[in-house]
Amino acid sequence: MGALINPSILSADFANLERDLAAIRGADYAHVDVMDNHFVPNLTLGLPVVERLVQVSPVPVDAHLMIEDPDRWAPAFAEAGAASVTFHAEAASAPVRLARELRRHGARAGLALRPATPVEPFLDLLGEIDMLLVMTVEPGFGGQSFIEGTLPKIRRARAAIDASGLDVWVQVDGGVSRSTIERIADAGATVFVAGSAVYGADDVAAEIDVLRSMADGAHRH
Ligand SMILES: O=C(CO)[C@@H](O)[C@H](O)COP(=O)(O)O
Ligand SMILES: [Co+2]
Repeated sequence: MGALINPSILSADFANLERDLAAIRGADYAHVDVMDNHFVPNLTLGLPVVERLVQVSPVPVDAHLMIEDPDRWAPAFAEAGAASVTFHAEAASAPVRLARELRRHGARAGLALRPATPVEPFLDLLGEIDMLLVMTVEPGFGGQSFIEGTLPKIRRARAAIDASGLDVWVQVDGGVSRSTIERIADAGATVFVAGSAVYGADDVAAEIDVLRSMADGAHRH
């Protein structure tokens, strides 16, 4: 599978989300950051807005739920038509039950880890998920700088997934840009969320292509 580029609309213009979604029609998914001001110290948008974004987005929606009690709230995002729904391991009470419910609603199930959360306790759950999201900044805000110390975790996650033979995608989110994407791809990620790097570019469509080809061109060691 080639690299997937999922621009984060957290860096879009919230008064012009339909226009800014149209600008990323060449991307793979639209990454939508849902924050509740409890799991993270920021508040963005919720289910009613995501329902409409799913309807107008030219690409499937990748919902990243930075919320408490995802067991209660996440399934509704799958029912709303988000193609991928990712919840945080630190917040979920019953991650397997939740992942199964998301899949039952037809969504890909994603499990996210904060930068300081190790991957090893979750490796036994790989068969229950479609994607592992390794956060490469502390969740809550766009425009932060990439945490280099997360690279070994990406590498360990990739090695474990390869060893398992399962087709679990490794997504990275936070500080992805031209200056970091090759190292992240080299560590084994294949799905790249980029907010400020894409929406801050003069030519949004061209930036998506540049990031994708840099990731595809990076050598895995
Ligand atoms: O989930 C988050 C932040 O918590 C992200 O999806 C950000 O939106 C990424 O922004 P950049 O680091 O790419 O600017
Ligand atoms: Co995100």
